[in-house]
Amino acid sequence: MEGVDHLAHERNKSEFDVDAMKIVWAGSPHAFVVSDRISKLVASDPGFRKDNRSTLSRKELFKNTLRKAAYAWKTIIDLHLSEEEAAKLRFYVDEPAFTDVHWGMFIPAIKGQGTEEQQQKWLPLAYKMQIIGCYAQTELGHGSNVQGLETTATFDPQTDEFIIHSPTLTSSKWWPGGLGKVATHAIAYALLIVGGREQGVHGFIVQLRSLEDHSPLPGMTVGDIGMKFGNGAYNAMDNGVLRFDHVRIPRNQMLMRCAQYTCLCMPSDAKLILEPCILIRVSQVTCEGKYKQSDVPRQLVYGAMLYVRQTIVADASCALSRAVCIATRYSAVRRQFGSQNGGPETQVIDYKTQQSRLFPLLASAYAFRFVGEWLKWLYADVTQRLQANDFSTLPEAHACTAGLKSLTTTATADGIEECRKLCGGHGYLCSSGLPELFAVYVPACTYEGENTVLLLQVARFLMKTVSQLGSSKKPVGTIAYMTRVEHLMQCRCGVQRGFAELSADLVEAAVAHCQLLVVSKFIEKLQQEIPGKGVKQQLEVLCNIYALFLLHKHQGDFLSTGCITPKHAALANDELRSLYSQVRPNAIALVDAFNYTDHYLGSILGCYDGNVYPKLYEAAWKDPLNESVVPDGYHQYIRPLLKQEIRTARL
Ligand SMILES: CCC/C=C/C(=O)SCCNC(=O)CCNC(=O)[C@H](O)C(C)(C)COP(=O)([O-])OP(=O)([O-])OC[C@H]1O[C@@H](n2cnc3c(N)ncnc32)[C@H](O)[C@@H]1OP(=O)([O-])[O-]
Ligand SMILES: Cc1cc2nc3c(=O)[nH]c(=O)nc-3n(C[C@H](O)[C@H](O)[C@H](O)COP(=O)(O)OP(=O)(O)OC[C@H]3O[C@@H](n4cnc5c(N)ncnc54)[C@H](O)[C@@H]3O)c2cc1C
Repeated sequence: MEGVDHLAHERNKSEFDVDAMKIVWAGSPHAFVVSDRISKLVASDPGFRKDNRSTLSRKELFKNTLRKAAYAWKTIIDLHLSEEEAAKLRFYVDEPAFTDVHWGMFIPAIKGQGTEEQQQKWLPLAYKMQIIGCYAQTELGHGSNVQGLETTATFDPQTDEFIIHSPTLTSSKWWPGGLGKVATHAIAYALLIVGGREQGVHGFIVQLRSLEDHSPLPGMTVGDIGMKFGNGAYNAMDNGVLRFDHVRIPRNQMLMRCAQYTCLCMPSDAKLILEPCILIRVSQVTCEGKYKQSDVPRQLVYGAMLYVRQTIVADASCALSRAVCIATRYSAVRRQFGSQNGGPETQVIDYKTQQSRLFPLLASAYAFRFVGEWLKWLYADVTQRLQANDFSTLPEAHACTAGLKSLTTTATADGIEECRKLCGGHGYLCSSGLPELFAVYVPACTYEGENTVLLLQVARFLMKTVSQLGSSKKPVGTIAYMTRVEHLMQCRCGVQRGFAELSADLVEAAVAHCQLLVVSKFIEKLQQEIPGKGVKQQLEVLCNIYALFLLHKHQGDFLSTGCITPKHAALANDELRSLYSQVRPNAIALVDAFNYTDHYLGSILGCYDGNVYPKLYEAAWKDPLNESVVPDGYHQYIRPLLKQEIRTARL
């Protein structure tokens, strides 16, 4: 029935103020208002339609993405949207595109690593999209090992230029988004060579294509790297390949300021303002061909990755909550078995097995939201300290961003797939939105640092901390708890031995550390004042589910290390079941609090009114395969089979 809210009875059951929860989810009343307005604007504009995406060929999809990006830009200009509103608009347009890397990496890299002069020259052009940039770090032969990059940038003092060159096939830049067909410029990372000496990897601004006719400039071989996982999805993005053949760029196109330490200022209304504010010079090449390096830690050149990883954690809660919203609404609509006296069958959300798979994911979505908020704060804090030449918290910030990026993206990718299974067969349909969401999301486990490689960084940080236990250097911040873990003192002497040999176990330790971070930040959130009837109580239930679910999942580890007894494990399990019952009446309201439009969800199974079956039925008939009753190919391939004429048919 059109116009009827099939989930109204579920919404009536809820025991808390959903509007207040929407504000908690958004982060502030201001953030909610902006997000709500922009999401509705996008949803109501046919120019941003996306329901036909999975039926387009790659070329059609790509061209459609270009059209949408241009249309989004026109909308931003016409409506005079602020930077914050424009970012929200791109988010709700919900299509991987070159603009993600232009705004998310190219501009921040210049802001963070460019000198004042470089910023003055390049940023106005980039902000007006008169140039379009990409971030060209990864190569065919090396991604994780940044120090292993082979592209060279050799300084020529005669002409005051760098010569950018790809000496081998494996040095071809490979993967950068937007590079394949769109970007006019790149931040290219290359091994700096000055006076015959290698000086480590640095970033350079390189023009790739003509601003007149878009043809590649002399010395550039550039193209798309080909189809990626999932039919539509991430194929809207032109990930590219690039080779340099002795390309010359002026000396002033080497990024010579510090890394990407952009200050995140959060005034009282919690409006996020991005301001570049650190002016440390990490290294410099003079016109005489002298390489100068300051005494600040060289790790500052990794700042871009620190910044982007922090944003990826915030994005994880968006992707997971979206999948959970679809699976929860559909689980309340779907009925199987259990009909009594001809009454309706049981809603699948009432099965304890469904709850035990779904509700921990719901709790995770909220948990990742709050740890993402905290990580933003941590990043702002480290940038402020760097301003005062205090580098002491940089290793902790690196461990937190790397570890939480790894933990949240792995859990989100797995969670989306679990949500697909929770929707049974219909979850496999593209119209459920889940296959595309998974295909678009899953590379987050690889880009911006492969997840295991990042966990090894966390493990290294933890082992370094353990090795210092008992010394005058006391662990503080997120590792302060380590002084309280007695047996760590005993293993202190052994930690320097066999890191590589024990790395698989150390990665598990790193995951446990990151889980502890997520749980503790959820608990800290609950210690704040949270307005709205019943809101805090609901969050307490979710926090307990998150923590106890982890304890239940890893009870073998907890039992074998004597941290809990079998009785504790059984109690935790009982408590978990009781918590699921408490969430049940509030489940639909808890996903409504994400405030997603049907357009953004892009899922018939997750539509707000729960009117799933008529919509699925209608959508099936719109599939291009149903345009004709008898399919193309019938006369050539089906009829000869049926008529036993296969031997004489021309196939
Ligand atoms: C929309 C999608 C767009 C996608 C875009 C992309 O994917 S773009 C491409 C994205 N690509 C990637 O993400 C590539 C992933 N790879 C990497 O990030 C690095 O190669 C590495 C961290 C794995 C190794 O680094 P390394 O070869 O230098 O070796 P090392 O391990 O010996 O570390 C030396 C020291 O530096 C420290 N430190 C390290 N990082 C940071 C940091 N960010 N901050 C602060 N500190 C950091 C580390 O703790 C250590 O400190 P210690 O112990 O000496 O005090
Ligand atoms: C969709 C997508 C978009 C991307 N966009 C960009 C972009 O815009 N710009 C850009 O520069 N790059 C981009 N990348 C590249 C991305 O950053 C790299 O793929 C990523 O950093 C992983 O590096 P790799 O491919 O070299 O993986 P590898 O390092 O080759 O990983 C392969 C396997 O080796 C393991 N491994 C590697 N090193 C170690 C170690 N030390 N110890 C134990 N195990 C190890 C890993 O765990 C993994 O299992 C993108 C990638 C994807 C998929």
